[in-house]
Amino acid sequence: MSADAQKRLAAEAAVEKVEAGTVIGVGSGSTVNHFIDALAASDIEIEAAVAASEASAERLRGHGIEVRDANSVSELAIYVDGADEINRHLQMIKGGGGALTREKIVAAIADRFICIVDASKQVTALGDFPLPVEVIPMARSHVARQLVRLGGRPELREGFTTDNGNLILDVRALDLSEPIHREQQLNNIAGVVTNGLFALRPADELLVGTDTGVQRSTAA
Ligand SMILES: O=C[C@H](O)[C@H](O)[C@H](O)COP(=O)(O)O
Repeated sequence: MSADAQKRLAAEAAVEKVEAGTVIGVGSGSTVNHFIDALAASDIEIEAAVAASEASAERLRGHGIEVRDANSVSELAIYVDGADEINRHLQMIKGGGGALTREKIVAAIADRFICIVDASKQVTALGDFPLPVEVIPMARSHVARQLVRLGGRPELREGFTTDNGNLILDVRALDLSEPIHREQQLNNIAGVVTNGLFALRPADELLVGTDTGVQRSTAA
C-alpha cells in the first residue's frame, strides 16, 4: 500500500472521532487534505472549523464547511493534524509544509489532539527530519548564528514565505534527545516565532495508517 493510501486510512479513522454539531480544529498537509475530503463525504455535519493554514481553509470552504477565525473560539473539542515525525510519547516534528505556528496555536486551543500519519512517520528518536523554525525576516541571520552555536545546521527554505509573512530555517544535526527543553530553548531566541517541535503539547491520540489497517495509540 502506498504512503498516500495509508494517510487516507488514518484520515478516515479520524473522521469517526468527530461529533456532529461541534467546532473542530483542522491542521495542514496532505494527510489533513484526506481528512477534510473524508469529513465532507461523511454524514457528519460539523458547525464550523478553525484551520491552521490558508490552504486548509480554502479546501474546507470548497466543501461548503464554514471556517472561523481562531480568535472567535475559546475551545475546540478536537484538533486533527498530521506530522513529519512522531515518537512513542506522541511528541512530534511538524512544519514540513511551513504551517507550524498556526498549527501550534490551533492545537493549543483544542482539548484533544489527534495525530494522523502514514507508517513512515513513526520514529524511535526525533531528528532525522530537519526541524523547521519560523523566523521574523529581520532576525534570519541572528537566529541562524544562534542555531549554529547550539550545534545545528540551519538552511533557509528558499522562495518560501509562511502564511504569517515569515521565513523558515530548516535545521539539521540538532540534538533533539530532550525535546521539551529544546522546544523551549529555541523559542527563546529573539526573532523565532516558533519551532516545529511539538513536545510541550504532544498529541493525545495517534492513528497510523498501515498495510494491515489503522493502529491506534495514546502517549507511552
Ligand atoms: O506544516 C505542515 C504540517 O506540520 C504537516 O502536518 C506535516 O508537514 C505533515 O504533512 P503531510 O501530512 O503532508 O505528510
